Amino acid sequence: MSLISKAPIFKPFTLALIQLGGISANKADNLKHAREKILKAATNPAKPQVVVLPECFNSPYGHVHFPNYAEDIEYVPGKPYDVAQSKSESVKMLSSAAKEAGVWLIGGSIPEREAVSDKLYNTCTVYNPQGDLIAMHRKVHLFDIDIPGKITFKESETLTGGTSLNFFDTDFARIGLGICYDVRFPEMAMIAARDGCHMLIYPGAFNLTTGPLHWELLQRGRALDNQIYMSMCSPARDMRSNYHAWGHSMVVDPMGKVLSEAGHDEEITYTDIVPKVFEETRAAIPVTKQRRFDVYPDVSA
Ligand SMILES: O=C(O)CCC(=O)C(=O)O
Repeated sequence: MSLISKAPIFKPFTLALIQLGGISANKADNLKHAREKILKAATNPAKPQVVVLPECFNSPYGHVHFPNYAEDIEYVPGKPYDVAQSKSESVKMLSSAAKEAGVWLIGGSIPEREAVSDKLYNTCTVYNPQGDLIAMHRKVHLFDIDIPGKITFKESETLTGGTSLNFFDTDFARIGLGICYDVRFPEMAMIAARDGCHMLIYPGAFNLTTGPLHWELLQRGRALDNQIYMSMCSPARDMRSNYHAWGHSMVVDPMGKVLSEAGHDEEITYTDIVPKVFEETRAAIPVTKQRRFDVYPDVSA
C-alpha cells in the first residue's frame, strides 16, 4: 500500500514564470529586484495563483560563488517553520513577498549551507499564500559536465546532492519539484507522476551549448512520458556575466505541446494550466495503465 497521501483534485490555475534579469554580485539588489517582480506578476490581469523564480536568483551562478552566498535555512519537512526566526534573508523576503502577493511561490533556488554538516546545497523553497514555508527541494543531481571546447561545470566542487524527491499540494494541484539538471533523469519525473503530481516545476539555468538542443526536448520528453504538465523557469541571459543562461522559460502540456516560451531577456510569462488536457491525454493514449511491469525486471509497479 502506498504511503503517499491522496492528491488534491486538479483544478485550473494560472502559472507565472519570472525570467529574472540583472542578477548581480549584490545579493541585496537581487532580492529587491526579485521581490518587485513577484509583486508585479501577482498584480498582472492574468492573476496567477503560482509564481516561479529561476535557479540561483540571489547570486551569480558558479560553484565558486556558492560558499559566499549560502544561507542557513534549517527547514525540517513536515514541521512548522517560524520565518520570523529564520537566519535566511532570502527565505524572509520570499515569505513576505508570497504573503503580500497572495500567491503560491516557488522561490527559484539559492545556495544553502546546512549548519549541522556544513554541507552546501542548491535549494528551492516553496511558500503558500500566507507566506508559510511549506516545501523544500535540494537539487539531487549535480551539474557536472565537460563538453570539450564548449562548457565545463562542476557543481560538486562545492555542493552536495540532495537525497529526497519532493512535491507539494495546493488546493488545485499536486506539484513536483526539481532543479535544472534533475530534468535529465527521467526516473525522478516518473516517480513524481506516479505519486500523483499533475505538474512538475523546475527552476533551471541551461547554457548556450545544451540549451538550444536539450532544454525544450527534455521538457517535452518528461511531459509526454508521464502525461503531465512540465515547466522550467530560467534567469534571463546576461552576456556580461560569467554564465550565459539560455532563457526560454517554458511550459509544456501533457501532450508534449509547448504552451508558452519566453525569449532570452527579462520577461514574465503567464500560462493557463487546464486539467482537461491532462485527463483527455490519459484517456486517449492510456500508457499510464498499459505499463508492463511484468516485463521490466528492474522497475516495480
Ligand atoms: O543539463 C544541462 O545541460 C544544464 C544543467 C544546468 O545548467 C544546471 O543544472 O544548472
